[in-house]
Amino acid sequence: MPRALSAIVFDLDGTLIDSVPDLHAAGNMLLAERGLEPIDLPTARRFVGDGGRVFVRRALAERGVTLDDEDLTAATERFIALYEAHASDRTLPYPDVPETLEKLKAAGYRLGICTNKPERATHKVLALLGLDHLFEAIVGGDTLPVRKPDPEHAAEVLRRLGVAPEAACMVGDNEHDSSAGRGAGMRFILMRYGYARTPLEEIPADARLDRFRDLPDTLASLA
Ligand SMILES: O=C(O)COP(=O)(O)O
Ligand SMILES: [Mg+2]
Repeated sequence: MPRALSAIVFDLDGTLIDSVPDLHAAGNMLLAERGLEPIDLPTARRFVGDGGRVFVRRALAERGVTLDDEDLTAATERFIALYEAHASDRTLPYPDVPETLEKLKAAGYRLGICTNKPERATHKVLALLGLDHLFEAIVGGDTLPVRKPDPEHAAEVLRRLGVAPEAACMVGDNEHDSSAGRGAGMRFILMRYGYARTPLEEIPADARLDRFRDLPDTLASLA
């Protein structure tokens, strides 16, 4: 008999919050500062999931600009500053997310975050949306030398929660979440409404959901 689940490790962008409108706006502010034309929202959406540096590299490449490492670091720092100043202007939790997280916490689950968004911006957006009190461990894309899809990123969240992988489930929206969570020994639930770039049916998952409010029942069925 598998142990009952006692912890849930969540991805952030595309899973708990729809953050693309603010990432898109900050990206376009950066492009405008460099005299470049804006990118559209669906394009920006495809660029999310690998952290700020990769988002900036992809956005600049879309406008024909390639930077060396040092210049890309500077551009990324500028992008993150622009993003942090407007992190919740247009960002909202997906439907039923706050209520469902409260319900899961009240049911005794320990909750953690494993995101490729930089750690400071992660704390900021969670605080602005009133969700920060729910999580006992938050590991960002720049917290460790590695990040998703590396399973070590997810394993670090489990260590901080003090929970074994067999007693935990990762919940995310893309292939990196599946690789990191399953690689760390957790089960994985795919949220189908997010920002995955690969076909959803090709992402290994123990369950696939369209609505966040179905999570408690699904977790109970996996336990
Ligand atoms: O790419 C990012 O900035 C973060 O994406 P994630 O929260 O889905 O890991
Ligand atoms: Mg995501």
